[in-house]
Amino acid sequence: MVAPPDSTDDADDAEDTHADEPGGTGNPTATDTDVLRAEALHYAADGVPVLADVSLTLREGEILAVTGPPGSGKTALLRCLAGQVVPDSGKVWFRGSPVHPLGAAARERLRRDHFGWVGTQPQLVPELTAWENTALPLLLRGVRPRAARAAATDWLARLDVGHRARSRPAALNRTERQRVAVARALAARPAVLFADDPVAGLHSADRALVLRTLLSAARSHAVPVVLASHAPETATLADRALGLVDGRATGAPAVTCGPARPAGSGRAGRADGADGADGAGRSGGPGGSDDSEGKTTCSLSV
Ligand SMILES: Nc1ncnc2c1ncn2[C@@H]1O[C@H](COP(=O)(O)OP(=O)(O)OP(=O)(O)O)[C@@H](O)[C@H]1O
Repeated sequence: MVAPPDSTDDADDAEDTHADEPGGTGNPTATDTDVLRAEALHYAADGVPVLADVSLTLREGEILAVTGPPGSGKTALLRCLAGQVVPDSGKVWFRGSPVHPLGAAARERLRRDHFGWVGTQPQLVPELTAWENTALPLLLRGVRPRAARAAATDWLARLDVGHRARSRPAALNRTERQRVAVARALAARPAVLFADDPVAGLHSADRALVLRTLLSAARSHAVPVVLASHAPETATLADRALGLVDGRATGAPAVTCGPARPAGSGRAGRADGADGADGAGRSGGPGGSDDSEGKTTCSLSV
């Protein structure tokens, strides 16, 4: 169990915009099983409204899909949740501790120590080999080089790119680079993995495979995931889903193909908690078997 984020004030915490808000230092509604909670997020970029009144919860071990068309605000939402940007209003909690009042340095530590991120582009360091890229977050956390290398090598093997451990990114194909990026994000055993349309740029034959590999690796290690995708059917791989349109939550997205969930469990539940205590409809819990396998009855056309 990781510690909540360090809320120590930093001299460079110039973005401490919400620190004096009433109620900004506690969360009366978060539950023990919420790893993340967001309430009424509003965010505008360069005067353009991007998010409007978005709320959600992410529970321990859960896969939450955030789906919506291009420009609907998925990346902005993940960035607010991960502390990359501060919402204009609204609140975010990580394991019951407020993220929104934190300054830039504290949010940076939060991301380094507790969060993993996989973007649409792999964003590997070109001068480093695959294993060195994968070991990087561990080294930044102070893990000894030998242990970091062992963990990196192990995770590359789990992501089926162990044979490329000594290759630099330029020698890898796109799918291999993205697998390395996934290994890098998971090797540090993040408390939350943010995956921002991680397979959008891949060849169609590789998309479902890489996505399933990512999700099954996360599930088998009980890493909760916020998975953004422009493909509504991605929700069939998740426990719950949130649809976004023009920065507003629409509840669980319409999925045109049937999710292979236990009979009567319905489709992915709503992410704002409106479906009750557990809208997940999943058959396994955190740390359980790879229950992502076999859940989907449609092919992903992401
Ligand atoms: N820095 C910015 N300045 C101006 N507009 C922005 C900025 N960042 C995002 N936007 C706008 O906010 C909206 C949401 O962007 P965002 O990238 O979050 O959407 P998205 O759903 O992730 O899209 P995509 O699927 O194409 O990645 C878009 O209309 C985008 O143009």
